[in-house]
Amino acid sequence: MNSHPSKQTAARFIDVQNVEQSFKTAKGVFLALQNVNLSIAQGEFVSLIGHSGCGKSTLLNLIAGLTTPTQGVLLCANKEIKGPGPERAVVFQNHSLLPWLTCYGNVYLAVERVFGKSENKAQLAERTAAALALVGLSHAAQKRPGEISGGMKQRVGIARALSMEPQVLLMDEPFGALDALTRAKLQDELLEIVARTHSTVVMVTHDVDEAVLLSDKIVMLTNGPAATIGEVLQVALPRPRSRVELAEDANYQLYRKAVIDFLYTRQGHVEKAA
Ligand SMILES: Nc1ncnc2c1ncn2[C@@H]1O[C@H](COP(=O)(O)OP(=O)(O)OP(=O)(O)O)[C@@H](O)[C@H]1O
Repeated sequence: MNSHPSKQTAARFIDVQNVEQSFKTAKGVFLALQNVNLSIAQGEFVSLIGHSGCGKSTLLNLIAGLTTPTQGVLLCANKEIKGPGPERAVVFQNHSLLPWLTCYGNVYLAVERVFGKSENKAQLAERTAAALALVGLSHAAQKRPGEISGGMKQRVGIARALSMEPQVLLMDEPFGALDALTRAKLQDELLEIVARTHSTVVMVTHDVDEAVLLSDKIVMLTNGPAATIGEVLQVALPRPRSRVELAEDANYQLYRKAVIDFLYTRQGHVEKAA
């Protein structure tokens, strides 16, 4: 057993303990998640995967502190998550940029909110430029969201999240709305960025290949209602990872098959009434 406190904190950096989430609806109480237990180590890349409506976003929102659980507790670095915080930045699928601000302005706003009290304008500008450079968007800094592609908007969203120097990056299907080629490019960029920043990442995805390519750990949720974690798969593929080389890799295929088997054999897709 490891009794070193800092190592314990690092291993259970995010700790989800016996979490239940129910919602009050017009038809009564709906139990979305129950008995969810999960620990995420510092620097780990974790994907949440499961059929539509099983509760992936609900779990991500709980970690983000956007909602509070009806039972159980969530911890980040040993502190209870009681609301959103700059140490946990969220990237949504629909990039949620302010349309009247430039790419630079959108990132600067986040930088100012987090560092505005402690740093001067030149330092804030430097942080903003560095975040845009990290996602390869320095050239588009003065463009507005309406003037750039979906993939570029998503990169601004990632730059904005990273610019806050969060300890945890929470991503809800960040590439879901993109075409396959742009998606692949952004996945590769994310791999490089995370390798550089050592961020802890929790990402919701529907995409088995995306989950295997990016993750250290794939958390598979059972179908709802009352969804829970069905299985956790450790992905021990060495890094840096190359999608081209992995396509031929026998272990990659085994991981892929394990997730597909869980999703389509053991959790055969049941469409629920809305
Ligand atoms: N605020 C809410 N009020 C009532 N029900 C909710 C609420 N939020 C989520 N739900 C229900 O909880 C379940 C889980 O929803 P959630 O959005 O977490 O699923 P998901 O796995 O992220 O789905 P998808 O992959 O389709 O985005 C669904 O049945 C959804 O209808």
